Amino acid sequence: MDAVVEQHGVRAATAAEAAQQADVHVLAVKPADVPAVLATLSEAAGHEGRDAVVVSVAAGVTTAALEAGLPDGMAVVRVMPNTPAVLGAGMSVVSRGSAADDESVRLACALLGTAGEVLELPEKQLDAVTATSGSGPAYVFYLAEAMIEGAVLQGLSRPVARQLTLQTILGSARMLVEGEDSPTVLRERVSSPGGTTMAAVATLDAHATRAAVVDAIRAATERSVELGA
Ligand SMILES: NC(=O)C1=CN([C@@H]2O[C@H](COP(=O)(O)OP(=O)(O)OC[C@H]3O[C@@H](n4cnc5c(N)ncnc54)[C@H](OP(=O)(O)O)[C@@H]3O)[C@@H](O)[C@H]2O)C=CC1
Ligand SMILES: O=C(O)[C@@H]1CCC=N1
Repeated sequence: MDAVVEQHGVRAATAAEAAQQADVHVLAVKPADVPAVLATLSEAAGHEGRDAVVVSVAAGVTTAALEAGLPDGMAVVRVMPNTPAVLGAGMSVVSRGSAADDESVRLACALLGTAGEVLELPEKQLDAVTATSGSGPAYVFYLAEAMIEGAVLQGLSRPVARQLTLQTILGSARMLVEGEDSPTVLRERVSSPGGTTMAAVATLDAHATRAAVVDAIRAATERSVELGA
């Protein structure tokens, strides 16, 4: 704990102390631990509620469930962030609870905006959001693992395979983000008729890779629904 305080210049406190003093409470515990933290927050806030905002990143825990564990009228903002936030390149989607006004949402967005992009969407879309941007970094890391493995199998050393793969993913992501062209146009531009890329993409299609990715996002969405039930 001392190391965290020293490294980040923050104050350490118990959950109960923080609950009494903070204007924004960020709930970042596992979904199963949420009820215990809500009980602590409620005790600190008193039964009339307080002028504080609860920002929850717990996957699948609905604003209705959060509100049910808090004093009436306490503003709740539910968030699905992702891990590139550690570099300021995160994607966060926020959904407001029934008592959250524009100012509470603005505060949550300002907080999350320090870690990347922020979008507000209706809560019914958060399961699909979780499956797309919440879990999404893992899909890209999975692709990176597979590309490195394939390159090593074709005779490249592991460090070279890693450098080529990572710079290729970085450069391709920048082309997608910084340019105007769709993923399809960019892919077609790499694909010379009868060339190497077409041979590779035909093999991906033969393994139903596109369908597998579509199905993976369906499975993650359904799992997010289950976690919230
Ligand atoms: N990993 C990801 O990419 C994403 C995760 N999320 C969500 O973020 C949340 C956290 O996930 P993750 O960081 O992986 O989980 P971790 O288990 O790594 O972290 C949870 C933290 O909560 C602390 N904690 C547990 N109970 C309490 C309590 N009663 N009071 C105060 N602190 C407590 C734990 O402390 P200690 O270790 O001391 O017990 C631990 O530091 C989850 O709800 C997850 O759904 C959302 C989007 C993306
Ligand atoms: O895997 C999970 O359940 C969490 C939610 C999104 C990313 N990680």
